[in-house]
Amino acid sequence: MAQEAVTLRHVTRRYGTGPGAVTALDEVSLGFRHGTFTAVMGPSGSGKSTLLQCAAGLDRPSSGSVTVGGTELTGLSETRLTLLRREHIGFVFQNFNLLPSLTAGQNVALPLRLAGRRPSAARVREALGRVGLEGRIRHRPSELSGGQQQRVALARALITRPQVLFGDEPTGALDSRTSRAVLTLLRDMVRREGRTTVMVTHDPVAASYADRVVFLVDGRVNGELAQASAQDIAAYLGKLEAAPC
Ligand SMILES: Nc1ncnc2c1ncn2[C@@H]1O[C@H](COP(=O)(O)OP(=O)(O)OP(=O)(O)O)[C@@H](O)[C@H]1O
Repeated sequence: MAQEAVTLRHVTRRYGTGPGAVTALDEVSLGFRHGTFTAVMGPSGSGKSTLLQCAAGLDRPSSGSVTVGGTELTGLSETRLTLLRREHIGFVFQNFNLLPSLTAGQNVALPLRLAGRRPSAARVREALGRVGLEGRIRHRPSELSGGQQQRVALARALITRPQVLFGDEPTGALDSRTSRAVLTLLRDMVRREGRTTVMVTHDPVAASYADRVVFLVDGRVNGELAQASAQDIAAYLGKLEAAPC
């Protein structure tokens, strides 16, 4: 098996044409090894979300290639790409993206239902149990706190047992205590289940939960830190933000 769960090779993503064109990613080559937890950081507009979207097959690079679990995404039809995302990739977003009219259990079951499968109540309960919410299966999102909603979103992302979990600011809407609980859960899932996790964040404390922090500036990789403290990450980021363009 390849050592990397996700590999980007010379990925460029350009928006628009002519003088107003923006190069959001510029020849980015990066690998995410199986069973690792990576945070992606960088100044606003440096290309973090674009990187995540391209790596997760939600957006297509203008050039270069992305491989997930050994499958090259370039050239896959929309249908094949949707199937690959459904089977192998999980997402969590800042705003949770739960469907308000469905219960926690129904939200968690949704990815399998969309894939034409009928998950058993036991499987849904087990998924909610892994995030400490087994008692909340019948609650709707409006009856749950922000941290609980994000944990439901995590259970939903993990019910298909994806190879890779992507998070775009997954703790951005949570207070610091709730955020720590969700990050601990993410880190435990990487350690216990070997789930490869890639998370965009602005928060050095959140990034310190990762094994590795990759920094982007102007669409390019601009260094990385391993097993770094929040202080070291904040200092590195401060230097990047202070550097002249
Ligand atoms: N759909 C789009 N059309 C045009 N330009 C875009 C589009 N999406 C992103 N961009 C541009 O690409 C660049 C990178 O954007 P991206 O959202 O990836 O940055 P980011 O690092 O995630 O930013 P932030 O931290 O502010 O969320 C920015 O200059 C942005 O304006």
